[in-house]
Amino acid sequence: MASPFKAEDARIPPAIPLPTPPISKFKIALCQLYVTSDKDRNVAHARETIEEAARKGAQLILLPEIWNSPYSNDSFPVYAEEIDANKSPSTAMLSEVSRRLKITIIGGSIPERSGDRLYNTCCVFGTDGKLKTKHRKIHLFDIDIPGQMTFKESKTLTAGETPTIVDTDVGRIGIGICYDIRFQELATIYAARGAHLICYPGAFNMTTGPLHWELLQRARAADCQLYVATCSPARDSNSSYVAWGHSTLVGPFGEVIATTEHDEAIVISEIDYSLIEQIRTFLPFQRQRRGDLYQLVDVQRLNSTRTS
Ligand SMILES: NC(=O)CCC(=O)C(=O)O
Repeated sequence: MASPFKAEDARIPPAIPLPTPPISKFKIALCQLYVTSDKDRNVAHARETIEEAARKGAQLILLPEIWNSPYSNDSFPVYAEEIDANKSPSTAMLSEVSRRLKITIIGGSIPERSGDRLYNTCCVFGTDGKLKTKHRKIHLFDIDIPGQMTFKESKTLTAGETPTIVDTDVGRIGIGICYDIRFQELATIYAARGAHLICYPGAFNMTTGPLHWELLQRARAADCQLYVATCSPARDSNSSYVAWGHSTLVGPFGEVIATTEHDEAIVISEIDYSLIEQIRTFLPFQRQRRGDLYQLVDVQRLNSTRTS
């Protein structure tokens, strides 16, 4: 039987050549924050940590998943903030500090209230302090490993509907939140749209973390030949959800560049985007896909092409 795909479709979604980033080498900081039940303290502490990271030379800051609130379905509605209505003390702080220090912030995530819905949302601020975009976690963390780990984000949260990729002063960045990292199609689409880096604020747990956290980051980076950065809350063994920690930066060859254990830490490391082109030249599998046999369709791009 003839293949339904034509050979000329071999790179669907069509790969966008890697855009030239405004800056090729810079420092990223992964702020692995200890999170408490005191929101004001969490916001003040995040501000101080960002300031410290910037003093150490970081131009891009990544915060953890749910850094202003405990990670629990009981807490999400209580700590949620309305981002669009400018009623969010957490994002007001991120905006102020990114503008004052002229840094880019991938603001981890916070519970977002929008009408009668709650989302797990990452806000991205540019060096001018403006909200560049926000990513609502697309894949909610619903898991049941009896006797070990049961969590159902969908009890309180609504899933986001769109992949998020954003041009910043430190390159083109795709965003996913924690469980989003398990879906390689999302990362593949970001790579096809020219991402240099994918940032995943995340809070893996003591059951899946040891086996899967680093494995998934390295897999996404090696598959897509780009940088992957993750940032977790620090571990609090007394909380109802115990985070794995281990915020990590992985390079485009799938190598761990910098990481930490589970305590509070600022991981600062250099990113050099020229390595992406180098790795892709040495190992050009992006151009060797057999799109005549299989393909991934980027529905969003397909629709925008059809309507434009
Ligand atoms: N907060 C999350 O999405 C946790 C994801 C996780 O732990 C996993 O194993 O996946």
